[in-house]
Amino acid sequence: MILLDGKKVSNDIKNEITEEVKKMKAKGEKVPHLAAIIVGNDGASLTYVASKVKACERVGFESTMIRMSNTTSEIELLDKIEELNLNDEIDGFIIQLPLPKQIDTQKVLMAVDPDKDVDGFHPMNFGKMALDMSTFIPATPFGILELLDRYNVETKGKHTVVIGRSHIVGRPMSILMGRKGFPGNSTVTITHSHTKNITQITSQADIIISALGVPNFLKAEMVKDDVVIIDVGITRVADESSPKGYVITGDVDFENVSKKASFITPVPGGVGPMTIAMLLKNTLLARELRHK
Ligand SMILES: Nc1nc2c(c(=O)[nH]1)N[C@@H](CN(C=O)c1ccc(C(=O)N[C@@H](CCC(=O)O)C(=O)O)cc1)CN2
Repeated sequence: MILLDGKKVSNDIKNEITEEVKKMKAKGEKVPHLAAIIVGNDGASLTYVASKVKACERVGFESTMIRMSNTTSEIELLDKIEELNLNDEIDGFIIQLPLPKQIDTQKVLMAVDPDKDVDGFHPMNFGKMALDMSTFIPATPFGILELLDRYNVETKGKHTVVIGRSHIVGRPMSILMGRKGFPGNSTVTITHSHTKNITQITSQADIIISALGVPNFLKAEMVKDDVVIIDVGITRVADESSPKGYVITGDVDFENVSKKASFITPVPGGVGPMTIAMLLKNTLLARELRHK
C-alpha cells in the first residue's frame, strides 16, 4: 500500500510557488493577492481561513482576511463582493463556506467576478470545467487530480466511484475523472443518499473518492483488493482524550481499508492540505491571467 501524502506534495507545491513569486519579485512585478471573506464564527471555517492566510505568507503572496458577523445580510455580503470585484489590488478572492442560513449561497457565488473566482465555484467556471476549457478548478478536486498525477496513479479505463454529489467536491470530481486526459478517462459512477445497495457499487470500484462527511463510513468489506482510496471526509469527532477535544476523522475506516488498498490518502494529511496548495495555484493563475 502506498500512502498518497498530501502534506508532502502540498509542501512541494508551495515550494514551487515560492520560486515563482521570487521570479516575479526579481522582475519588479506585483505579487499575487488573495482575499478571503468569512461570515460568522464557525471554528472549522476560521481554522481553514487562517491556514489560507498562513499559506499566502509562506509563499510570498499578499492576503487580506475580511471578517463579517454572523448576522450579515445577503445585501451586505453582495456589497462586499462587489467591492472586491472592483478592487484592482485583489487578484482573486474566496467566500468561505458554509454561509449562515439567511444567505443564499448560490446567489452570492454568482456575484463573484469569474476572473477572480479562485475557488472555481462560479457557474461560468464550472461550465468551462465541464467543457474541458481552461479555467479555475475547485481546489479540492484540483488537489485530488494533482495527487493522482504526482503518484502516477492510472485512471484510464478504470471504474471510479464518487460518493457524494456536493457542488464543491463530488459533482466536479465526477466530471473531471471522466474527462479526456490524465488524470481522467475513467468510467464514473456517482453515488449519493438515494443510492440503493452502495456496497454492490463500491465493491466494483477501482478508485473510490469519498466526500460524504460520515466518519468511518467506508468499511473493508465494501471494497475490492488493490482499490485506490481518496478520502475527502474531514469530520471533527468529539474526543476528550485529545488536546483539542476532537479528532479529525475521514469517511474511510483507514485501519482496515488500507490493508486492501493499493493507494490511500490519510486523514488528516491527505486531501485537506492539497486544498490549500491548489487555492494558491489558482491565485497565481488569476494573477497571470489579469496581467498577461
Ligand atoms: N470557499 C471554500 N469553502 C470551503 C472549501 C473550499 O475549498 N472553498 N473547502 C472546505 C474547507 N477547506 C477549505 O476551505 C479546507 C478543509 C480542510 C483542510 C485541511 O487542511 N484539513 C486538514 C485538517 C485540518 C484540521 O486540523 O482541522 C487535513 O485534512 O489534514 C483545508 C481546507 C469547506 N469550505
